[in-house]
Amino acid sequence: MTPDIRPLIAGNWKMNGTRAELDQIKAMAEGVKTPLSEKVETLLCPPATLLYVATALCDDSPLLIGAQDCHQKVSGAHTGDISAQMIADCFGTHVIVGHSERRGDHAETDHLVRAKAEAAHEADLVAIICIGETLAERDAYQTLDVLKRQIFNSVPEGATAENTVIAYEPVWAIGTGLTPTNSDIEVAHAFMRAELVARLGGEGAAMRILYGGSVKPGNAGEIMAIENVDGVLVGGASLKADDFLAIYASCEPLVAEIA
Ligand SMILES: O=C(CO)COP(=O)(O)O
Repeated sequence: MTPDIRPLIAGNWKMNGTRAELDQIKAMAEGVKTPLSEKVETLLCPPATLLYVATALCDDSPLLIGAQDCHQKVSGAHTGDISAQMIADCFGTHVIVGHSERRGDHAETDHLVRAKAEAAHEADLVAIICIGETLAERDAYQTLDVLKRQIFNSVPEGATAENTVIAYEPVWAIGTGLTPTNSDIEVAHAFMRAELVARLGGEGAAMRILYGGSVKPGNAGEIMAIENVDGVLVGGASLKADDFLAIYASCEPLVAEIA
């Protein structure tokens, strides 16, 4: 973790969750009501179909609700898409942009991801910009080059520590049970920190950089203890309130230094 940066524990439900799973959101909303919530921010990104009801369930909870994608335009003839304004209208506070599954399934480019992040900022949402290398890129020792390119192309000039979060998700670690070594995570996060500082100055120094990819209750504490890892973006393990809350609780011993 980075001293003075409030960590973020974020869950991404992807294309999972119906009304039957609302009890999990209720349990998370209740479970994060502990003194730790003053030091650790929590966020859940359910599918768009549950967004409005989820924000209502979290009305009196520190658990924030966000979406998993937005269109780069405010409104118009874009069948099947939702805008950042629509997310804000449902009381969502964050939106994930550029997840590797969007980049893969919908051929999203770095430049489109940047336009989506700008749309999020226009709507006063926090953009969680996902970056990360594929297995082929890793095997070709291109990880840091990919991260440099994605930060340069996908992070808007107007990004601040308040309106933007970076999520490093190695594509090969998502849903596989595989994670980079702690030392690989440390090197990647230190590199991203330096790139963000070079690009955004003090805002880059204070920006949260999350790790995502096969984070579970069993490894979250160890990963978040690594320098420049300011929280986690969790897929599969965020579907169950017990697992999400266990990951949240694993911040407890780490946040002592945070103001
Ligand atoms: O893609 C992810 C979060 O956005 C990570 O997914 P898993 O935690 O299931 O590996």
